[in-house]
Amino acid sequence: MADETEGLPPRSDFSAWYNEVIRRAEIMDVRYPVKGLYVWYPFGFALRNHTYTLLRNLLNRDHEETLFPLLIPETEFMKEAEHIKGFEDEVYWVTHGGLSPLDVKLALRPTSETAIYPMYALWIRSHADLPLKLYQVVNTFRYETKHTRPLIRLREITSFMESHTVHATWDEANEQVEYELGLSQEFYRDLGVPIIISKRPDWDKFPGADFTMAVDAVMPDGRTLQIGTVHHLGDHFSKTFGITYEDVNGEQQFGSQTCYGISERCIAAVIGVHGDDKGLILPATVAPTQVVIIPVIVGKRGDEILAAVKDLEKELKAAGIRVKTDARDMRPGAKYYHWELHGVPLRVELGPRDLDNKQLVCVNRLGVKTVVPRENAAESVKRLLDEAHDQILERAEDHLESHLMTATTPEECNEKLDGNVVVVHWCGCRECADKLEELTNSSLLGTEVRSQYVKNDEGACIICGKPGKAALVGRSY
Ligand SMILES: Nc1ncnc2c1ncn2[C@@H]1O[C@H](COS(=O)(=O)NC(=O)[C@@H](N)CS)[C@@H](O)[C@H]1O
Ligand SMILES: [Zn+2]
Repeated sequence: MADETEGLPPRSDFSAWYNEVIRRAEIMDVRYPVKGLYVWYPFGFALRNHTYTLLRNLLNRDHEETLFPLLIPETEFMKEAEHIKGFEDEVYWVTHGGLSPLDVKLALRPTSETAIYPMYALWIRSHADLPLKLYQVVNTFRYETKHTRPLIRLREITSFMESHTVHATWDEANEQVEYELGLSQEFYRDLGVPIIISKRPDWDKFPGADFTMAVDAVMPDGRTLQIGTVHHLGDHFSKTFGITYEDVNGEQQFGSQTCYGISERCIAAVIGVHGDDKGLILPATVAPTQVVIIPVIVGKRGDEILAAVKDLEKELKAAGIRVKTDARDMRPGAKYYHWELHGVPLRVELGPRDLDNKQLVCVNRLGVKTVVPRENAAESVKRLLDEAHDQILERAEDHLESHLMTATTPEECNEKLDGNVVVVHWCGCRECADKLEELTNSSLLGTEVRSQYVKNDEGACIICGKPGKAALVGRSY
């Protein structure tokens, strides 16, 4: 589908690199004739499916999956005042069925609170029905006016995982917020993506929520990407939609709720955080192809080599490894280029010498070469895939650590924000935040910062000097 000759832009020119690698590694085709809507290539879709299988396996520990309708009647959508304010300029509306105008116009879900909660009100009667923890993976629609970009800022979010839970008390809902932050940590560790969790400032929380905890990744250009959010909704929505339950004393109580969202931005993070100048670097956990076998055909032993490669492929497949053989008649170097571009975690070369020495030459996507015995190949390959994962995670952690700075003055903050995220002290008042954002062309991302590289200490507010707490400042996508 894409020509393989010319190289990619250097990853230091991240925006150009990202757009080119999305095309050349066959993730998405951006030529669809509607702004903000893109088409999955099969390879990209396989990466998406492995990623969401990982996510579902984590969610299924304490949620059940379901599926709600796409269309939301205006009557329901307009019920939660704050929610509407937050989404009114982003909602797509359906106004006609064929030629006839609809008596009630229908919103294409931008997120599904107002589709789900009227049904929750019908389903939940007693404390015995709680906690209720459901999620769905659906497409949602947001009329984004900022610069749209594949996987990062879409108008049709094709892979929107949204979890909606109901609990008997505010504290139990708060425990669920912590649980889902833990789930995010596990999910992103499995993707090798280091994250920073923080509490968004009030003016940035989800419309209708008590508070929002956000999960941010730092991309190679130092800009942050919000790759997940957990919202404590308190009883705002349960009061609006009448989600009540009879407690043990026979009293009617309003439910306490959370919602939790992850979109295909998680894949943008894998592509951005791990890639290099040669293309994608995919964690073996989600790589569509984990191992590619390259027969090195020299001299007259071609048939023998190909037979040996076939056996090896069969053995690795039988061990559950996603393996391909590339026996195309082309230079090995061109083959290496193709599979490196597609981020394949491990390449196995097998030539006449390896046959005679009963060995395999394995090179992982970071270029680490290991010779292993042919026998117990599956076991050796699995170990090398695990080691490759540890290496890409360490590489990503090092990047995050080296791009996290501190600053005590707006000038210093402004300087360091170029390519980095900065931790400052902030007194918590809006004026100081606005001033800092204006002086440094950045966003105050959050407080109560959770990262092994950030000290949640106190200090003088970077603007007014009053006692302040650690706060994350960054330029984000
Ligand atoms: N236009 C967009 N394109 C891609 N991903 C997006 C877009 N808008 C939001 N997201 C992602 O979707 C996540 C959840 O969106 S949200 O608005 O923060 N939260 C909700 O909608 C809640 N109802 C959680 S289900 C965000 O954290 C962000 O990672
Ligand atoms: Zn201040």
